Amino acid sequence: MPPAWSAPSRVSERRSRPAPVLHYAVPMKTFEDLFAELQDKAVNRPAGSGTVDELDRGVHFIGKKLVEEAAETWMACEHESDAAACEEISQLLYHTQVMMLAKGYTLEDVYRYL
Ligand SMILES: N=c1c2ncn([C@@H]3O[C@H](COP(=O)(O)OP(=O)(O)OP(=O)(O)O)[C@@H](O)[C@H]3O)c2ncn1[C@@H]1O[C@H](COP(=O)(O)O)[C@@H](O)[C@H]1O
Repeated sequence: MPPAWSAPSRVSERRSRPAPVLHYAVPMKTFEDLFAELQDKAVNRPAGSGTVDELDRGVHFIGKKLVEEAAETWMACEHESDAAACEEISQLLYHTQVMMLAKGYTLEDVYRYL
């Protein structure tokens, strides 16, 4: 039996094949929800927040986390399960948002280039 999903090799295949089916057990947060949450953490600085800790460490530290998560995303997409790959992508998105906050960028500042 063929695998349920495998990465398409051509653009035409990519358009016609279904996305991987993943199962969700928890309520989902959107990119915008997370950014609003992190903006609030940056302003109110609650104790125990990893985001506050990363912001205090600065752009150089956050940049290294970003590169680390990018590499983990690549490896997971190439060698691990769809769920593992998506988890790494979520961490990459998180660290991207922390970098945006460290630099003082809004969602609109970035979206204008999409
Ligand atoms: N989505 C995330 C998120 N994704 C990744 N991370 C951080 O990124 C790290 C990535 O995990 P890895 O296993 O790859 O890293 P690791 O090398 O084992 O961990 P480290 O030793 O580098 O911390 C995690 O340890 C978290 O510190 C996140 N930290 C927080 N969030 C969300 O951000 C919001 C605010 O979080 P706090 O600021 O901590 O309250 C909450 O909704 C969280 O769910």
